[in-house]
Amino acid sequence: MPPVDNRPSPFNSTSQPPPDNGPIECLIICTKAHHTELAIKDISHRLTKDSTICLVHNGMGVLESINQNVFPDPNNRPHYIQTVFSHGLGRNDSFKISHLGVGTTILSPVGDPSIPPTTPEADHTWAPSTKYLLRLLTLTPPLVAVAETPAGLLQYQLEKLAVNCVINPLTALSDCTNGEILYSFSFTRVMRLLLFEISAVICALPELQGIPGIEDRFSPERLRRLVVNIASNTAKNHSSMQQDINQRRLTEIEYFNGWIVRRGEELGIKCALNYMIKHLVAAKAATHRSREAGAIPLDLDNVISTNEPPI
Ligand SMILES: NC(=O)C1=CN([C@@H]2O[C@H](COP(=O)(O)OP(=O)(O)OC[C@H]3O[C@@H](n4cnc5c(N)ncnc54)[C@H](OP(=O)(O)O)[C@@H]3O)[C@@H](O)[C@H]2O)C=CC1
Ligand SMILES: CC(C)(CO)C(=O)C(=O)O
Repeated sequence: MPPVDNRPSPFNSTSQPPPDNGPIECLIICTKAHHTELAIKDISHRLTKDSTICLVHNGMGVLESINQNVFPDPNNRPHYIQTVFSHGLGRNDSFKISHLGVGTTILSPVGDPSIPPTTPEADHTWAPSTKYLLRLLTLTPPLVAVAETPAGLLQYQLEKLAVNCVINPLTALSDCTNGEILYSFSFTRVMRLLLFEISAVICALPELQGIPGIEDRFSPERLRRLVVNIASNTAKNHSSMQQDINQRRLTEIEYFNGWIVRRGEELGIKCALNYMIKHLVAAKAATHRSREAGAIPLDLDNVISTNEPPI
């Protein structure tokens, strides 16, 4: 039986649950990257500088937009925990989720942005809600959760980003499974060229400077091996982007290749291939939209125009 956490909550506990408009102490947000800001904005009046938000999404750049657009005042911002989540989940129905593949949950509280992530943060600087949520998640066996330093988490996030920047758009554009991108010379060429740009941007990121071994960990060859391993281990799966395109949902491309392009621009590194891939995915989504809009039978030739006022 999993261990039961009998420790009292660090917060004022009452026998009544807090009202629906009361302050939220701990919040876990597991929406797509492009929905996260809006999901938080909707309940931002209930979040205080004592709250902790745990963000579970793929891609990069979400936290920065939440800070800029939802909590612009650094003195009144909630605390955050960021994650890299590698379990496989599938939705059967509303509120019915299947655990399809066991992975891990790597967690790290987000440090003060003025302190480089390479500086270890002392545990006592974490807010009570952050400590509580971190302890709760790491003591939940099915999550296989481990806590990392901000610098450690950032490196796992960037590895996952590199994987998502290759597998997701290639499978979405070619409408194939993750494994199918492994057995074609053409896919291999595209993969290598994308990874050259991705590696150059990651290795130049100011937030990674000073961490030993970055050039090796994020070399194009190491990233390629990472992509190939994950594509083989999930060979029969359809990537989330392939599913999003086919189900006519917004994709996370802006937070994958889009982020690489934007950070590359800041660093003076041109990422023409990632730019192209991002636009090919957007174009595929736009083609679906216009085809389906065109499929609505509107016979404009036979529309009779009258000067009569509308009834
Ligand atoms: N699924 C997986 O196996 C994995 C997913 N991830 C990442 O996790 C993130 C979430 O993925 P996934 O769970 O698959 O995504 P889904 O789209 O399946 O689920 C997202 C959920 O967010 C809800 N939502 C959307 N907008 C809002 C809002 N404004 N307020 C409240 N709730 C909202 C949706 O509600 P509704 O049902 O009403 O639409 C839905 O239940 C993504 O970044 C994904 O890449 C990472 C690793 C594995
Ligand atoms: C790792 C991968 C590519 C697995 O499908 C994924 O994270 C996704 O589909 O978004």
